[in-house]
Amino acid sequence: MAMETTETNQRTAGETILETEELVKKFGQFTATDHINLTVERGEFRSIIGPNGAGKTTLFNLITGALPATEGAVYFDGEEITSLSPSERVRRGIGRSFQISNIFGGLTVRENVRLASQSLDRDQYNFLQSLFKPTERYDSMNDRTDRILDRIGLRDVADETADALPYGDKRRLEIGVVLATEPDLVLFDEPTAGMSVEETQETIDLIEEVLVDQTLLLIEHDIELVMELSDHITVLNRGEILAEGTPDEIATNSDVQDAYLGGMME
Ligand SMILES: Nc1ncnc2c1ncn2[C@@H]1O[C@H](COP(=O)(O)OP(=O)(O)OP(=O)(O)O)[C@@H](O)[C@H]1O
Repeated sequence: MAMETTETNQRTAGETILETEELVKKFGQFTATDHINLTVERGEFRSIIGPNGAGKTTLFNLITGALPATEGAVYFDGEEITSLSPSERVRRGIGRSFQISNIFGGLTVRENVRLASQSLDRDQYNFLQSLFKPTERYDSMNDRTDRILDRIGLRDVADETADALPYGDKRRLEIGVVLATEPDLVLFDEPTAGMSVEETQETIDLIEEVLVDQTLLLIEHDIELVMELSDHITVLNRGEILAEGTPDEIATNSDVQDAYLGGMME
């Protein structure tokens, strides 16, 4: 995706989807994120890297609402969302894929996707209407579910239980569950942790293939992968933004070299 940077920039033409303003999270006396100003453009593939304890997951938790901010603000699609609940943020279009699986093993593939889809009723008017037209609502839910099953390539196994799927298909289903909430922005926290090289490549191919229209925010320790995929990279260190730029800019940034990458990029 890095090679498409120019195209992405033209497409987004500077439209900001996510912005954090002086975002601070303290745990007691300890400051985990320290006045973070992050701006992400629509359509971008942005990676967040940094040493252990740099504040990456905390930043994600502040964006999704899993943790309340101590200070500062979060804006999504031009509106402040700092005090909104996680579920309200999902309804606004922020999706998150967890390291811990978000699928229910005993349910079928279709049920998993439909359940996630049901949690979404962004349009109040349609929702009220649908109460009086339950069949219509059921049909549109089924259509939406089928579209997602097609996109993740699991339509043929829609009636199998999730537990029965091979590993790669489970990962596909997890992405389907995120897609079912119709996110504009998707956050991935180490989606390839613990995977073999092959599984990692499959997962990344899938993310790129299925989420081509979404803005992606990725926490990832595999630097090679980050360099290959990202339009832009933000480097966190001790809760602060140390550097931001394209993969090339980050690879040659001397502050990043000193604090984090060391000789890894040479
Ligand atoms: N709930 C919490 N209570 C106290 N301290 C916390 C809490 N959550 C995170 N921290 C601390 O905040 C700092 C940042 O943690 P965070 O998990 O955001 O880092 P990270 O960059 O995601 O690290 P890693 O790469 O190891 O996952 C760490 O020092 C961590 O111990």
